[in-house]
Amino acid sequence: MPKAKTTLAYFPDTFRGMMATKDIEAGDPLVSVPENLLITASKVRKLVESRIAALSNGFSGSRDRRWPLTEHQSLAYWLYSESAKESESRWCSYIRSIPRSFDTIPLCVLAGNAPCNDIGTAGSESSRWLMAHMPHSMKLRVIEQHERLYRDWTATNAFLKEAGLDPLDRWSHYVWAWLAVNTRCIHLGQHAGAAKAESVSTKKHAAPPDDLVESIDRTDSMALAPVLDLLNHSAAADIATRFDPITRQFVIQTNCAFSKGQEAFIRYGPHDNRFMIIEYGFVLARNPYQVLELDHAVSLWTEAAKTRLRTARPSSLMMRPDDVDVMVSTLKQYRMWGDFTISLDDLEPSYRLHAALRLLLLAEQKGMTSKQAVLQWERWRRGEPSTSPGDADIEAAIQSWVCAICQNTAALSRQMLEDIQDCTGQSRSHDAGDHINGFLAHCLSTVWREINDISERCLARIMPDQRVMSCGP
Ligand SMILES: C[S@@+](CC[C@H](N)C(=O)[O-])C[C@H]1O[C@@H](n2cnc3c(N)ncnc32)[C@H](O)[C@@H]1O
Repeated sequence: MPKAKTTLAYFPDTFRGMMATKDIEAGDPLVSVPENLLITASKVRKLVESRIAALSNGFSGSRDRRWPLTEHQSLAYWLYSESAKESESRWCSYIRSIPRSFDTIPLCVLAGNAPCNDIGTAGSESSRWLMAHMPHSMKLRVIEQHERLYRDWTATNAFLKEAGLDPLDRWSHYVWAWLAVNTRCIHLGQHAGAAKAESVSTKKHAAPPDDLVESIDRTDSMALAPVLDLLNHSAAADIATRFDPITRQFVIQTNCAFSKGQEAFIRYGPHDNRFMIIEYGFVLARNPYQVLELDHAVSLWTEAAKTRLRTARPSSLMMRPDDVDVMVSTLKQYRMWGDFTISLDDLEPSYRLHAALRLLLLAEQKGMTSKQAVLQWERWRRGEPSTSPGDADIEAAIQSWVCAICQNTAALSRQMLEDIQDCTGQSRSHDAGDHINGFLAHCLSTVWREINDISERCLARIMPDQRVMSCGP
């Protein structure tokens, strides 16, 4: 077996991670984990089924029953129950290597101390502060994540009750186990299970295990992996994973080199910093994936447009409030609704945003009904030459809309940065700031700085010669 070329170390920016103890070349294995140390859902299933069988003197019908837990649920349950008997567990040193707290992850703050299916009612001071200081898209993601967490808790408890096993009773501990799986599990791909399919089937009728069985199976796509889960993320890392059928190890191979003494990284995925905070509780100082997310701004604009048309529609305007809904439905029908962005790379509205604004602004701009606007928009989408004059007007209206939105987001991000600074800085005038992890506040500031930066740069692109005072729709 090749000798490990990495060891555990502490770094100023990334905290605990893995350091290269020798020069590592591109193509070298970085870390490998023997199959028997991978914790997978199929192993958990066999372990739990054996417990159920033991409880009912071996006459359980459980082997014929479909396993009702997802992989995430299975692994979280395993970690929850195994960590309860920490010092007696064969996995004690692994469990001790997992961080005690995940309080830089928003869900950890928002989950509260007791199970609750509505994040809005889990209203501690710090969770309210956090919700008020996250960008809208992050709020939606964390709400969705909380729903999954609560569903997993409920589904696992329903299963345990039916199986006659002890229920989950410590919410905070379950949140810890769930987040540990979320931040640390690896994706096996197809290779591992496929390589093992034969030996799994030969074990089918073996005696029930009293600990995790050695082999993984083809249904496993994720695993907890001791040691391997100590590798931190860098957007510049490049890796390949494989299951070595000879050594029966899961291997991570690096496609870039690391010098002796350097931190060795893997890449968790092409994620922006909003995603990184929600899923992993950290940000990259220079994340190459940066976009302004404008779904919420477009939705707010359509609602405002309907109100405007309802309350003060000029008699010359053919468009009615319902026409806004027709145009939104058209965009949905063409699968062109949502994912509206401006990226740092070109500071231009994405094609989806441009197309949506072209339709939404057309009717009002040109005094059309939604039907006329949709027909003209469909011609534009097909690339047909415009039959109506004034195409430049609509492009100017789009620029103007983008300009106004960038002014709003620049102002909002400045306000958020000030608030966060107030709450976490020396003056500590705000109650909630005392309870928010300082690192989480730093991560939120990074995200708001990125939003401010794209907005300001976009404004400078649209109006290079002047500080923009106001632009409009
Ligand atoms: C799979 S673990 C990696 C090992 C982890 N640092 C530890 O000490 O256990 C993933 C967690 O590591 C941290 N992490 C990973 N990459 C990081 C980075 N580039 N900067 C800061 N923290 C990072 C985050 O807390 C993340 O949730």
